[in-house]
Amino acid sequence: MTIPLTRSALAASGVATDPAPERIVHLGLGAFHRAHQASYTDAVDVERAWGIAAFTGRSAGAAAPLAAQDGLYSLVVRGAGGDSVSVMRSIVRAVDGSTPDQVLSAIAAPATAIVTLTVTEAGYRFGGDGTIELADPVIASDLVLARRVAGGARPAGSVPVSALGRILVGLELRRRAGGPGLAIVPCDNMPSNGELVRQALLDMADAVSDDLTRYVTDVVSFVSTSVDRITPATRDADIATVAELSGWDDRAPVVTEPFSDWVLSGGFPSGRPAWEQAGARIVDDIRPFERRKLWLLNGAHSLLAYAGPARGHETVHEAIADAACRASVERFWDEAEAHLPADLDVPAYRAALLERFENPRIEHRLAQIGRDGSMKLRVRAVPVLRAELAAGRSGEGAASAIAAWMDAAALDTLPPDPAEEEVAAAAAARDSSRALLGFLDPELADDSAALAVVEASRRAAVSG
Ligand SMILES: NC(=O)c1ccc[n+]([C@@H]2O[C@H](COP(=O)([O-])OP(=O)(O)OC[C@H]3O[C@@H](n4cnc5c(N)ncnc54)[C@H](O)[C@@H]3O)[C@@H](O)[C@H]2O)c1
Ligand SMILES: O=P(O)(O)OC[C@@H](O)[C@@H](O)[C@H](O)[C@H](O)CO
Repeated sequence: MTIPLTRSALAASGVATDPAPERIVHLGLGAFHRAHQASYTDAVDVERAWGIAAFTGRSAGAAAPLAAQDGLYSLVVRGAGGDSVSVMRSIVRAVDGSTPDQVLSAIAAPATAIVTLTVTEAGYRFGGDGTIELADPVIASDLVLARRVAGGARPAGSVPVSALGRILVGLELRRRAGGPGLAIVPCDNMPSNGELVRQALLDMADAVSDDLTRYVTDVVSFVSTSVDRITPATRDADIATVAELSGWDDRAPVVTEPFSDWVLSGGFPSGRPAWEQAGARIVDDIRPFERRKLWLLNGAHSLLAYAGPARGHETVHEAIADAACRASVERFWDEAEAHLPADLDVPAYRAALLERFENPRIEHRLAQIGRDGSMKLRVRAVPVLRAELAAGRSGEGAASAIAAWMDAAALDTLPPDPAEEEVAAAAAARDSSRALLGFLDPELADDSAALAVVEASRRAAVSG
């Protein structure tokens, strides 16, 4: 017999369940936040002082099952040899982010010290150059609301649509209430994510008022992060696994791998949980860590996401077991490693990655990883190709990841992408390699060596 997971049922089993006060606001209530930041907070917050109010970014439905469980959920840590399950208590409120009055007042609340985000790379609405496009219709309409609020109007039933629009209007309300400083902590797979968000929010604030720009400059801290824990989308079978292992009828479990890493750089003006007690590292220079992770793990993931399906594979562990895919990954890694500092112990990192990719019990679907490839390849493969070309080498390993994406575009088999119309048009162009490469990096499209190596890789894939 299973028992519905709620705070009262958990309390009846002898576990302390009083919700911690809300001090963290999270935007993007997906699987990864619950496997990573919420799990770190759960592990270290013994005093139960750091509750998380978590908001969905886009899909209204995702909050409902979690809200019905008072924010509680089971985290299944799935190793190659078995599962362990525990109930996470750090999320104290789970809300559809478009609900009026909720996300804005949570950001404005003086007790809120931290805003974290996992809204996907596309969720930031950055252009190809990594800056916010103020003319983007969604951003432009969010700015209209921000200006109304800056003029003294209440947002009433209106909520900005974009994640950064929500933060901006929440900060304006906080400023008007004389609220203290806070830290904004993006946890999506982008280099210098804190710096990118800082610049974007300043550009948006400049379009609203000088007072808001000053407030963002003076009291808001932006923390860059490198985040790592392979967390596939939850499947229905995971609900049955949790019921069997723990007895809880949990409609919102998350399955993740044993490995976890979190590197942060930046200040927390109103404090933070002692995440380092669960292994997080606070560093001065995050760049080497984020490059190692984005190039080696995410770069290989993207390579497999496009080369794997072309060879009949659906998951990472299937693709990495294919000698041809694995050889492509190793070649790409050799190139990336040449541009990473030796003190990062890249050989050990690579060996551990292979083991993680090979975990047959983590069903990480290539179609999930391959989404939004036009944004992801810019930070996962293009920098390695550029670095190799600058070193006078061909960059064929990095080129193979880009070429596999181009081939999938040409076959119209790419997973969804925010720029899918532009990508499809480039793939249909007579000079498709140049057009697609130009979409990823305009300068590379004018580089004959870059174009040649990508085209050679495309031809090699076709000839088998
Ligand atoms: N899953 C992982 O293994 C993993 C590991 C490291 C980092 N991440 C980062 O976390 C992100 C989310 O991963 P996940 O597994 O939680 O995915 P998910 O699909 O479970 O959740 C995505 C969340 O982002 C929100 N979102 C999606 N598009 C949005 C948009 N355009 N604007 C605002 N919000 C939007 C959704 O509403 C949802 O709350 C990834 O894109 C990545 O940047 C994931
Ligand atoms: O989550 P995304 O969509 O940015 O990328 C897909 C995967 O590469 C990614 O989720 C990795 O599994 C993760 O970054 C591991 O820490």
